[in-house]
Amino acid sequence: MALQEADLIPIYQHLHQIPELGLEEHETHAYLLSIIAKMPQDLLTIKTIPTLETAILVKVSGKRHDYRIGYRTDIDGLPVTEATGLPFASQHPGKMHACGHDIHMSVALGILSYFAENQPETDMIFMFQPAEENASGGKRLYESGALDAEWLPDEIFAFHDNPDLPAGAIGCRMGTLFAGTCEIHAHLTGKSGHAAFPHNANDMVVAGSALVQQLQTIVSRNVDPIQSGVVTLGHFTAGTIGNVIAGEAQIDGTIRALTQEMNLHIQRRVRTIVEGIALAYDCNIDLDLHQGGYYPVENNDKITADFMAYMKQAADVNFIETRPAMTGEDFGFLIHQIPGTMFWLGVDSPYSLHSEHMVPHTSAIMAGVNAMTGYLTHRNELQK
Ligand SMILES: CC(=O)N[C@@H](CCC[C@H](N)C(=O)O)C(=O)O
Repeated sequence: MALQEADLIPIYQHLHQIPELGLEEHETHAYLLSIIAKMPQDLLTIKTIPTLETAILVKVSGKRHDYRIGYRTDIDGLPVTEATGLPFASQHPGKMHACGHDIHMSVALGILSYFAENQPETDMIFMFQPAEENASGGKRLYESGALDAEWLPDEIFAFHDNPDLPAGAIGCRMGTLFAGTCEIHAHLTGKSGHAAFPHNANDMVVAGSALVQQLQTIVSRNVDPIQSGVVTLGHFTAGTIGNVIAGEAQIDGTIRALTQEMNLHIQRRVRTIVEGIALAYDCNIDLDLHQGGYYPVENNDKITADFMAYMKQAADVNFIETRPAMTGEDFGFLIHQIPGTMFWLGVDSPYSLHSEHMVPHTSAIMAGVNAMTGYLTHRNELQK
């Protein structure tokens, strides 16, 4: 029988205990393979990727082979020290599934196990993808070439869990669901010196502070207020002690925007401001702007209209139309290549994604499996 709640909750709890960072998900990879190996194998073909060791692709053989429906889950955790107090808390110190990818994987296994027993009309491709958080795993998967002629989906689906929605609710919208992001890394180098002789030094605390202040004018002064953008600088370190003028500073942050055009516009403003600060404070600034695969997640109109219409009429689905969010997702890269829909699955937690306290409600798992086996069956039927 396909995996049920009584199977999926222990699977989720085990995955929760073994979080691993992007591209290091070896234990997770082995565990996922062990669960997939227990499913009926007649319809399944498993493909691993030598250049992306922790990824797994599983093809479910449909009645026809001229169309492929893709379903993607991410599998990585975060460098967060868990503070939930759960009996099945992370056993990997300093690492946690604080973004709920353990929920994503459990739902994917539930859906896969259903189709392993209920042959779909068309082929289906399940993607267990590493490194969503930091290393553009979706882009790496696509560029690995593993999604070749026999494995490239014609359409693609994925979800992210959402602590703000009721457990099990499905949230979605037409158009852009998530922002495109771009990491900012700036290393400032000046001349350190004695606190008593500022005229002989070149202070990177002052230059760095000016840089932070100026970067924080981009959204208020350079972004059309009818549109939107985010510049967050979450990390700023400089210097060593109060009576030594700092010769170096490091500032890291992230840009968020709902269109690629706006993201590029903000990137250009960051570059210009950095050049200006380097000139004004007579220092060197190494700037690295890194977008990778974190394009805006732009839902395909036709597929998403069908998805939302289905979810609105499904008797056992609590569907909520949502607003765009400034979270990022490397599914943005995949959906840029392959038309599809990304949606939210509510997990009802008072703590946000990435919080060390975040505990998703596990009733969401079976609700997600049921909603998506129903929808993907409908999607398959459309291909008849
Ligand atoms: C869902 C989620 O939280 N995704 C991450 C994606 C990270 C993007 C990239 N590393 C960056 O920081 O710009 C997020 O932080 O939104």
